This record gives sequence, C-alpha cells and structure tokens, in this order.
Amino acid sequence: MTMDTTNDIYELENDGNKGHNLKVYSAAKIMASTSNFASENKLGQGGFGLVYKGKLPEGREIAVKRLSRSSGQGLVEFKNELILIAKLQHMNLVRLLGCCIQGEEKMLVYVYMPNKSLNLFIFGKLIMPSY
Ligand SMILES: Nc1ncnc2c1ncn2[C@@H]1O[C@H](COP(=O)(O)OP(=O)(O)OP(=O)(O)O)[C@@H](O)[C@H]1O
Repeated sequence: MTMDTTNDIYELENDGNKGHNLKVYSAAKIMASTSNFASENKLGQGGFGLVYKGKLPEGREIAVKRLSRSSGQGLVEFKNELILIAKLQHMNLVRLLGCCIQGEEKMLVYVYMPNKSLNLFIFGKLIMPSY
C-alpha cells in the first residue's frame, strides 16, 4: 500500500495483508477531485452510499463511493470489505484504486467507468442496441 498521507489508515498495513497495492487518499484530495461532492458529480447510489465522479490532479477519472452514516457500517467492517475487495481484484472487475479513512469519512476510490464501456470491456467492442 502506498501512503498519500499519514493518517489513521496506517493500521491497515499492519494486518498481514501487504501487497494489495492500494493507495490511501487524503479527504482533501478526494474532496478537491469531486468539487466538494458537487451534486453535478453524483453518479448514483448503491448500498454503500452515494457515488461521485472525480478527477485527480494527474488527470485520472475516479468514482468515489462515500460511506453514508446511515449504512450502519463501522470502521472494522469497512476495513474488512476493503481488504476483501483488494484480494478479489481481477482484470474484468472495476478496479479499486484505494480508500480514504479520515475522521468520519470512509470512502472507496475506483477507476471511473463510463456507461458505454461495459460492452466494450465484456465483448471488446461497443455493441449498440438495434431498434
Ligand atoms: N467505477 C464506477 N464508474 C462509474 N460509475 C460508477 C462506478 N461505480 C459505481 N458507479 C455508479 O454508482 C452507482 C452505484 O454503484 P454501487 O456499486 O455503489 O451500487 P450498486 O452496484 O448499484 O448496488 P449495491 O451497492 O447494492 O451493490 C452505479 O449504479 C453506477 O451508476
């Protein structure tokens, strides 16, 4: 795991799960990339909470899953899920880049996938509906 900041996520490195190559992002970096979770950057909502589109300073587009307080998930569950997803990484799955745990904020950072790309990733070409 590469460290972006020295925050309390550091514990994740000490659980014997090294080598999953996840990055730890600061909340400030994620907030800047999503224009402070601007509503126009909202991609959708899943079981985890709201998902936002962001752009990192180096130009990479990301999808940020922001854990909602009402999800009932705590820090231990969040960390377990993070480690599990990291271990399940596969070229055909949306890639998890890293996470952010800072104070009340818990977020997962994925590679952004444009809608049209699913067919592209599954079939190697863009299949348009024929009607
Ligand atoms: N990597 C991504 N790139 C682009 N959009 C995404 C990405 N991940 C999620 N989204 C958008 O956010 C929405 C919610 O995603 P999320 O994965 O949290 O939930 P879900 O798969 O719909 O449901 P659940 O959380 O119950 O499994 C998706 O429907 C999609 O529109």
